[in-house]
Amino acid sequence: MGSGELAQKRVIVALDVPDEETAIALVDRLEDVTFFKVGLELFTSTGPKILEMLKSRQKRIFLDLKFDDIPNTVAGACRSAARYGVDLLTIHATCGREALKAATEAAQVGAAQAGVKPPKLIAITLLTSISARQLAFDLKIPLELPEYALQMALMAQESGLDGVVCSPQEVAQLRQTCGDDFLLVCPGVRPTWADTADQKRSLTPAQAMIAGADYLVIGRPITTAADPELAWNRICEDLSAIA
Ligand SMILES: O=C(O)c1cc(=O)[nH]c(=O)n1[C@@H]1O[C@H](COP(=O)(O)O)[C@@H](O)[C@H]1O
Repeated sequence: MGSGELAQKRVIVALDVPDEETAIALVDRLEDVTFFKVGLELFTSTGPKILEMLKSRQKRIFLDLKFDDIPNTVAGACRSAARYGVDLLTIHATCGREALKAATEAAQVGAAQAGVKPPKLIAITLLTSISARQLAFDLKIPLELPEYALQMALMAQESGLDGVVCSPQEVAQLRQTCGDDFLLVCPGVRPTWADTADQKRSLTPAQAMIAGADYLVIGRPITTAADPELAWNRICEDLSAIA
């Protein structure tokens, strides 16, 4: 595989920017990137027109709205979001089993109503900004962090979801337990030259991929770099070493 091919297939760039203009400028600079994530900041600012912009440029879309509510409400949200024809959609595993099942069914219904391919629905196991210490002392969860992430992933799998979002530090264990057909998407990935910022359970892109991630989500190391194309190319080079 040539330099860049692995990154083009399996790295999702998080467009955490405040407005459409900034997003378009980044997407047009990063012309080799094929998969973008639209999250809470950008979607709240622009609404669905940002998705049309990405589709008109033939980009794949991860719509990361991290739904977290009662079963009826998350089902409605997933039904609506699935109509946009996006590739990936997120919900928090902490919504619980009933909500996860309702969301899975609703995403299928919404996509069918709109005549589009259903999104892969993936659950957040435990945000990558939470450390083992915060899990125990702030969230008062009495399980070890890897065990907690595993339990959330298993509940998502049993509820019919397509996969989960997890930190690169848990991906090997989840791959082993959940099998090859379960999507594992890893944010909190940091090249050695980038600032970890608020991410607490990081690995490098190559380490995360070797550990079994299907997709890596990388934002600020690229989007806030003085030269985003150079940052992207450096990540492509790191990954080409393992391709
Ligand atoms: O769902 C996500 O994508 C997500 C889950 C998670 O546990 N941690 C996490 O960082 N993310 C997202 O992944 C992206 C990471 O961005 P950077 O930290 O800038 O690389 C952000 O858009 C987060 O919203």
